[in-house]
Amino acid sequence: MELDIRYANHPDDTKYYTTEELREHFLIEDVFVEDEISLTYSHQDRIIAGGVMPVNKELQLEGSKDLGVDFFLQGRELGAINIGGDGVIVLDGKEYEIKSRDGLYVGRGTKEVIFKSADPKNPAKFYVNSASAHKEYPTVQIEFDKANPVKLGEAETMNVRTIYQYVHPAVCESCQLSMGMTVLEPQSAWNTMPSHTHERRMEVYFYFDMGENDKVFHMMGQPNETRHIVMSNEQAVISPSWSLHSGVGTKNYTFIWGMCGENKEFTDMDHIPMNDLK
Ligand SMILES: O=C(O)C(=O)C[C@H](O)C(=O)CO
Ligand SMILES: [Zn+2]
Repeated sequence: MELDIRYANHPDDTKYYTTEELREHFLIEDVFVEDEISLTYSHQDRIIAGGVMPVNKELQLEGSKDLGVDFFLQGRELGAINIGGDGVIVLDGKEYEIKSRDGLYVGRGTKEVIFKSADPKNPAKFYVNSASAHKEYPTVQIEFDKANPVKLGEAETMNVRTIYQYVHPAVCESCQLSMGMTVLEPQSAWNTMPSHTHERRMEVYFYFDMGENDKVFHMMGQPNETRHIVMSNEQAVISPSWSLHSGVGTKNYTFIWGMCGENKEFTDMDHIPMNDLK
């Protein structure tokens, strides 16, 4: 199992990146590859983000030289949300049925993690985030209706959306991972505007539920040096702790966010006054 390694970036360097360099460092282009585990390892807080798409075979997470361990979750925890057809995750022999939009938190120490689809014609697509973990917390199945919904935004500002918190203190324990899914209503295009940073945590956004010609302009950079990355359906983007992360779509969309770092306080954000954006 090969990991796509991304090193960490300093904001003073990043402001000189070309479009191509920004994409090379921060964009995760191919999240879902049929019958593959496709993972990116970022040195920003050592998060791993990516997709697992079992179609005609089962897929198993493995340890590797990059992780320096015998099995993947020896020193890590993992969150998974299924955005495809119904699937199953088998943890040390125990099966968890993960239907579309359901999630699973998997605690450190779980040796065998196997992903399966219920129907190869409508394969499961497990989007996963993993962070290093100091302690074993219990595995928790998080069906969509168990996620904590938070409604935000106004029609006038084109940002009516519901944030479903999956891996969040209101739902389950975790060491440092937070994870959830934000669903924008039709005619809403903006997420997180006014924008924010949180130097205490890095974040990865994974955009989906988009048509072939829909795009999200994902904003990043320091508030006075903003840049954008044009995102297509089922692509993810790494946001360093110093970077704002916000997007506007040509149509409404859904995204999964995952964070790790110093704390798990979802509301611990430094909001950026609109007039400070450059
Ligand atoms: O729509 C939003 O606003 C979000 O989903 C915000 C992200 O969850 C986030 O950036 C949390 O820090
Ligand atoms: Zn954030």
